[in-house]
Amino acid sequence: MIGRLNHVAIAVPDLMAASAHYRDGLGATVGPVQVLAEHGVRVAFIDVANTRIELLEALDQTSPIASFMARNPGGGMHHMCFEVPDLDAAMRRLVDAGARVLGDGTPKIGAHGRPVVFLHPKDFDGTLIELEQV
Ligand SMILES: CC[C@@H](C(=O)O)C(=O)SCCNC(=O)CCNC(=O)[C@H](O)C(C)(C)COP(=O)(O)OP(=O)(O)OC[C@H]1O[C@@H](n2cnc3c(N)ncnc32)[C@H](O)[C@@H]1OP(=O)(O)O
Ligand SMILES: [Co+2]
Repeated sequence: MIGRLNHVAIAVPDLMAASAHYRDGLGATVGPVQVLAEHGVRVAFIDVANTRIELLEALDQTSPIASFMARNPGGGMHHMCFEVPDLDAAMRRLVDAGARVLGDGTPKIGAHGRPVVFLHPKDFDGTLIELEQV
């Protein structure tokens, strides 16, 4: 069911400073900042050879990552996103297996303009997993 690792997301307190760490420290090319109000974050993507890094900054205290940032003020690994060919089939299979799809259970459009859902970290060994239909 899961395909490529589409991205690894890192929640950061300061998107510009984190972007500079990757650009100046690691020689990475940082993409443009995208504000995604529906997701409560602004993001920048870094393409690497076999996946992407997604730098995430909370837009405000109502962001779904606000509590994470309160627990991890310096930032930290936030989620992994896997590609799936059929998000509806993936959700049915996961719900049938007892996993929780977060939010109202319906996909939102993610940063790449494709539908995404999130699975509860407690159902996947303490790791927040995002699925993106590709
Ligand atoms: C840019 C768009 C899109 C893309 O296209 O790539 C994105 O990536 S948007 C990214 C931001 N959006 C989301 O993360 C949506 C899904 N997340 C959520 O709904 C919430 O973050 C959450 C997972 C429900 C957690 O919310 P929180 O307010 O932190 O709830 P709790 O404080 O009750 O935490 C519950 C429990 O889960 C642990 N937790 C929280 N976040 C993570 C995490 N990232 N990784 C692992 N574990 C996490 C938290 O520590 C609590 O555990 P206990 O303390 O042991 O109960
Ligand atoms: Co993501």
